[in-house]
This record gives sequence, structure tokens and C-alpha cells, in this order.
Amino acid sequence: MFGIAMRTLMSPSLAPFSLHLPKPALFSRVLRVSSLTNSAFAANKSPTNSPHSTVSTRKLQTEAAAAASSQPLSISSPGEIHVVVGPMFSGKTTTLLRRMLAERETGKNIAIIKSDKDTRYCIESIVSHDGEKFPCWPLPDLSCFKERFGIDAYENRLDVIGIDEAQFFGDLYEFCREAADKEGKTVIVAGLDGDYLRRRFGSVLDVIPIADTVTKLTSRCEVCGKRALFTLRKTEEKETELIGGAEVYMPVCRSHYVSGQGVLETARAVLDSSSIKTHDVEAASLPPF
Ligand SMILES: Nc1ncnc2c1ncn2[C@@H]1O[C@H](COP(=O)(O)OP(=O)(O)O)[C@@H](O)[C@H]1O
Ligand SMILES: Cc1cn([C@H]2C[C@H](O)[C@@H](COP(=O)(O)O)O2)c(=O)[nH]c1=O
Ligand SMILES: [Zn+2]
Repeated sequence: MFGIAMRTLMSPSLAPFSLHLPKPALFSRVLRVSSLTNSAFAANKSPTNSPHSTVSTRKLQTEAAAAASSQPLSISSPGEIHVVVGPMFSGKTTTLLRRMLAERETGKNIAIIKSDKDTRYCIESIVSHDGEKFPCWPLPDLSCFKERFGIDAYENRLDVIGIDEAQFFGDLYEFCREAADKEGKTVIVAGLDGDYLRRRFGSVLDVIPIADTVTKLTSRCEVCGKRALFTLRKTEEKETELIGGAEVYMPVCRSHYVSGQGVLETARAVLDSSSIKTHDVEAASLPPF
């Protein structure tokens, strides 16, 4: 599918960065920015800046703006942020892959990052639950990406950055804001909005106010087949971060999240109390030292 199999044969250190033609000139166009200069400030603070001197103030401001516009300021055009969230098995990785490949089809240079905490499948590829895969950069945090990728290649040739398992990156917000606002990159973020207890997960929700688009995907409830909004953890572990797939988690609808969570909590309480009792009995029956 999408020629992914062939590209995954390439060295992961080369393949995540697919080089194309240089950026179109339009992309890094030079903008002339008319900012409020010191002389404009001076004009505003001038004693002539009274209701009776509107014309002269306007004239001064026009002159200040003209002076500023004669000094071109080179800034690249702003980028974009697109966020894809949903429970596990809802198609986040699949969607990220399709969008990244669509960007590449239009001649953009792309790179995909995933958290190095996700050790399922192959460490240097993102892999969907259906087995689609693509080489990626497994990283401990996003701040090290620019240097690892190469500062020149990052600044001058990379157009689109995909981030999978975004909930595991503590510096997600800062990275996305910098990349889109200041560096003209398109960033596509895929991650869990909520953990197994439906609490916000990592910084994914923080990116929403600075995003261009937000897509919430759903899966199929493993119990009844209806729309699944949440991820139920089937095991006893309580830590927020626990890497795993279908052996640990299942997608569920609202009703089955509530009943499933209730059943699991009751089962755990029963198990806990019976293990305490068993432990007490065992301890009581041990011979004294
Ligand atoms: N309960 C499930 N267990 C295993 N695979 C599932 C389950 N539900 C859905 N899937 C498969 O997972 C695919 C989505 O995979 P993926 O894109 O990796 O999702 P996500 O990144 O959101 O976890 C679905 O198209 C479906 O075929
Ligand atoms: C709900 C939940 C999930 N995780 C982990 C489990 C997986 O390793 C990833 C999610 O992968 P996917 O691409 O969305 O299938 O996150 C976790 O650590 N804690 C949780 O509460
Ligand atoms: Zn259900």
C-alpha cells in the first residue's frame, strides 16, 4: 500500500527524510512588514498627538510606516498544525501515514517522529494496528529533533513533520508552536487525547488552541460493535504510561466503558482483599523464627 513496503527497506536513518525538489519560492517569500518603529512611538507620544492634531499625527505615522516598509524583513510564511486524536485502534496512525504520504505526493519533504517509549513492533518505524508501516525517528523528546535531523536540512528542506504517539512528548506544545509559527512547517500530530481513566494525556490537548484543524476519530466497541470513544485497560496496572496493544487495551463505547470500568474495579477490589486474606493466612501459619 502506497509503496510503503519498498521504502521501509531503506536505511531508517535516510528513509524518514524523503528529499524532493527545493521548496517553491512562494513558500519562503519575503514579506515587507510595516511595524511601529521608534519614530512612530515618538509620533504617538508627541504633544501634537491631540484630537486637534489628527492630520499631523496621521502624517507622521504614514511617514514612519513608509520608513519601516523600506527595510524589508525576511520571514517565512507561517506553517500549519493538524491534530488527530481518538482512543486506541481508532486509526490515528493510519490517518497520520495517509496524510504524510499525501503531502509527499505533492512534492513536500516529510519526516515522521515517534516516541522512543513505544517499543512495540519495530523501533525505527511507525506501525499501525493493521501492519502498515513507515520509517520514523524514535526520539526521547522533540527538542532534539532539529539537531539529529541536521539543522540545515531541517531549516531549509523539511516541509512536513508527523508526530505519532504525541501523548508521550512533554515538549509537544513548544515544538509545534515554534515549528508552525516561526519555521513555516506543517505539523501533523497524532495521539491519545485521554488515558485509560479518560484523563487528559500528556500535552496533546494543549495543542488544540494553536491548531488549524482537530480530528477526533472513533473505533468499534469490542463488546457491542457501536462507536468506541474510549480505551479500557484490561489489566491491573495503575501507572498512566503502559505500552501495550490489544492484550492490554480495548476500544469501548460509553456504556461499556462505564460498566467495564465498574466490573474491573470490583474484580480488582475482590482480588486485592482475597490476596490480603491469603497473605495474612499464609503469614499466620508460618513457623516463628
Ligand atoms: N480491538 C482491536 N484490536 C486490534 N485491532 C483493532 C481493534 N480495533 C480496530 N483494530 C484495527 O486497528 C486499525 C487502526 O489502527 P491504527 O491506525 O494503528 O490505530 P491507532 O493509531 O488509533 O491505535 C483499525 O483499522 C482496525 O483494523
Ligand atoms: C490508554 C493508554 C494507552 N497507553 C499506551 C498504549 C500504547 O502503547 C499507546 C497508544 O497507542 P495507539 O497508537 O493509540 O494504539 O499508549 C498508555 O500508556 N496509557 C494509557 O492510559
Ligand atoms: Zn459497547
